[in-house]
Amino acid sequence: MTDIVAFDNVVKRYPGGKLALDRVSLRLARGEMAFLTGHSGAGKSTLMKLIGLIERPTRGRVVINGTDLAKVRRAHIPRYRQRVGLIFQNYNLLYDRTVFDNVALPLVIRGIGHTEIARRVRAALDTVGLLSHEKKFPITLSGGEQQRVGIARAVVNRPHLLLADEPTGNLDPDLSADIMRLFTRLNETGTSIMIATHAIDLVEHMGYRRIALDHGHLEAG
Ligand SMILES: Nc1ncnc2c1ncn2[C@@H]1O[C@H](COP(=O)(O)OP(=O)(O)OP(=O)(O)O)[C@@H](O)[C@H]1O
Repeated sequence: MTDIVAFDNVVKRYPGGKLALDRVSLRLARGEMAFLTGHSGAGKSTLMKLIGLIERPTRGRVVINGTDLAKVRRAHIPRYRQRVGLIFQNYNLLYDRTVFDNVALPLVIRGIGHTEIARRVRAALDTVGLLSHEKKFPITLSGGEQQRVGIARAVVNRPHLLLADEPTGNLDPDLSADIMRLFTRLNETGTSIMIATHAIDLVEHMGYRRIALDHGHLEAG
């Protein structure tokens, strides 16, 4: 079992009839990092939402880390999501909580003890270079730093797979490059990563696989 992501002939048609993904078959190997590209509306977010169990496919099979997602019942979705780290364009932070508390949240939800939480949160903040910011509130941080908090929160549960949907969409080119370098480092320590992005110029020289969608179809290559 080497693939972390396996799509077989996946079709997603939204209520109302919009065909967002049309017979998509793809694999992401364990430990691989790949970029998901395509025009606005190509289906990138839909593909990510199927992996995150935010949406279900109309047809076809999605297998993540050996689990056929059709077999994951609604009550078990939170547990499934603990091993898939989700990162968003708008960071989705809680602005009335400190950096530490934002990163701790997934562990608090799991009922992990205070000492272990403190250890893991600090390790995650260290990974993203924000250890000295733990007591600050997100609003006092730059956009790039806020996204690092989002990434720390996504990795604190030690996920098998990180999914990032337009993680640099709100950042200038320098900060975007920093965030991409951070993903590269996380990948080098063994995390499988899929990043949806419009920023083709930023990623094309990085040497990673590009998975291209066009109107819900996977492009060859
Ligand atoms: N909940 C929904 N209900 C109906 N149609 C939807 C829904 N979500 C997405 N769509 C449609 O499905 C298609 C694919 O959307 P999706 O968000 O996956 O594209 P995308 O490649 O992520 O686009 P962007 O780069 O703009 O985020 C689009 O035509 C979109 O309008």
